[in-house]
Amino acid sequence: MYLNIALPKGRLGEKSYEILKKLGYSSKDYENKDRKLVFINVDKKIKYFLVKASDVPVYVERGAADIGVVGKDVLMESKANVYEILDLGFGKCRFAVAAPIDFIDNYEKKLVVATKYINVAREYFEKKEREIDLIKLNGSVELGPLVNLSDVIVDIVETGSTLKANNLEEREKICDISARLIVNRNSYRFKNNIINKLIKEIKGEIKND
Ligand SMILES: Nc1ncnc2c1ncn2[C@@H]1O[C@H](COP(=O)(O)OP(=O)(O)OP(=O)(O)O)[C@@H](O)[C@H]1O
Ligand SMILES: O=P(O)(O)OC[C@H]1O[C@H](OP(=O)(O)OP(=O)(O)O)[C@H](O)[C@@H]1O
Repeated sequence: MYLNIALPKGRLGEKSYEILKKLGYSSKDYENKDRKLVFINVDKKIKYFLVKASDVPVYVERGAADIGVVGKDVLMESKANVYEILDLGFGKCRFAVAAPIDFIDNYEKKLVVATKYINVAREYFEKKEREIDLIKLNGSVELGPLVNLSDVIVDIVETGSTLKANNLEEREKICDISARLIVNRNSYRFKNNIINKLIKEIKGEIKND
């Protein structure tokens, strides 16, 4: 029985594959990947699917992949019904509310919030009981307040240099983010032994990192 793993394209995928390779789960196809999206290790009975980061929860929730690696940001936004099994400890950053340095929220009107993460933003401001007008963007979110599209943004902050370069400042931290291992609920039951073995091996590897 093969174990199907959804790896995100980009930074988290590279780091995840590095760990899996160290554990002996490499795939020659991955190293010369060209435009291919499926990579196999026949001996270890592993199949990798290379997917867009924001699609990892979809593949895992639907069972097309048994397990996957995804940023906590993407996982929170997706609300996917999967097991979040392990904090992998890399891809660290945080969700924050940021605003122009001179912005003062006087609570006189709805706060206009631009973000890629509308579910995360909605839930955060609902908890604070602050009414908002939510604007969904797909990138370059920091531009929003600079051109009066929004009052504030909800976005990922890592070093803070993007905020600084755009005269914005972090006002409120929402939560910490890092890469997570997620597992399909049925797979966890039916492929329990192989999944638990892999989790144990990954835990050992990230501890040594
Ligand atoms: N500074 C950062 N900016 C964005 N993501 C970061 C940062 N630091 C860590 N991450 C993590 O990396 C993930 C995104 O990785 P990457 O930027 O490679 O994906 P992407 O393919 O560009 O995503 P998308 O297609 O959504 O733009 C995020 O989901 C987050 O968990
Ligand atoms: O705090 P920093 O270290 O500056 O990192 C944070 C920036 O990185 C991400 O953008 P990304 O490069 O993924 O582009 P995006 O605008 O398309 O989301 C994020 O959306 C911030 O803009």
